[in-house]
Amino acid sequence: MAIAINPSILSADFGRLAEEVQRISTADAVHADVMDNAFVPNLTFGPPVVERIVQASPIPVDAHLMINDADRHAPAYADLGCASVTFHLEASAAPIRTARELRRRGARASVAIRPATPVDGLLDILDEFDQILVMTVEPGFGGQAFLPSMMAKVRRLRTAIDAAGLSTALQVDGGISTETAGQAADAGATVLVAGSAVYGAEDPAAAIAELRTRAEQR
Ligand SMILES: O=C(CO)[C@@H](O)[C@H](O)COP(=O)(O)O
Ligand SMILES: [Fe+2]
Repeated sequence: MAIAINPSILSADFGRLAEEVQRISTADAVHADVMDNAFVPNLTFGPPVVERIVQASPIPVDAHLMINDADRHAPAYADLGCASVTFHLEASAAPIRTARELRRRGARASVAIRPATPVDGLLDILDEFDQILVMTVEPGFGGQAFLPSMMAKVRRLRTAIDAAGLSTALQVDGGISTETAGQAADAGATVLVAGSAVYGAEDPAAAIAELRTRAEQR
């Protein structure tokens, strides 16, 4: 199966974002990590910077919102032109309403779960989403070690998505490298986010190709 590689610009040079997105033009989408210093203990950027990333990027923008009060803030990212908008289940009081609002505004609706959040709450509402993100590290920082224990959740979601005849993308984010890409794809992930493995490499395009090969070869 074709696997998408979405590099995270969290590991890019924030002083040269327009050039940094050009360096990953062979990827499937650019992953933009929005953090509010409340849902996670880190602060990155918000709508004005995401808007510039959308304008500068030659590939679609995959926004990952690690922010509180997702129901109020997520729809604005669809209006900015993000191809997909991921909000956290833990930060949403009305995930179905928010997902429908994202789709209504033209974005793919995506929901994420932290490592300690079980998949059970999502199993009966899978068709409301175009993508599910299983975090494979605690959200907040790049460069952390992959949590292999999360693969059980990916396998459960893969089984449920297939059983329902859906084409929901299954994304993993955190600690993805040439060492871990294969096991994530083997568990059923279809979209791999990689920050340090891509932007930490001398040649980001070669790193993207290598991740894709490892994932598709598993
Ligand atoms: O959402 C996050 C972190 O919270 C990620 O998107 C990271 O940016 C991934 O970085 P690596 O673990 O691949 O270095
Ligand atoms: Fe992310």
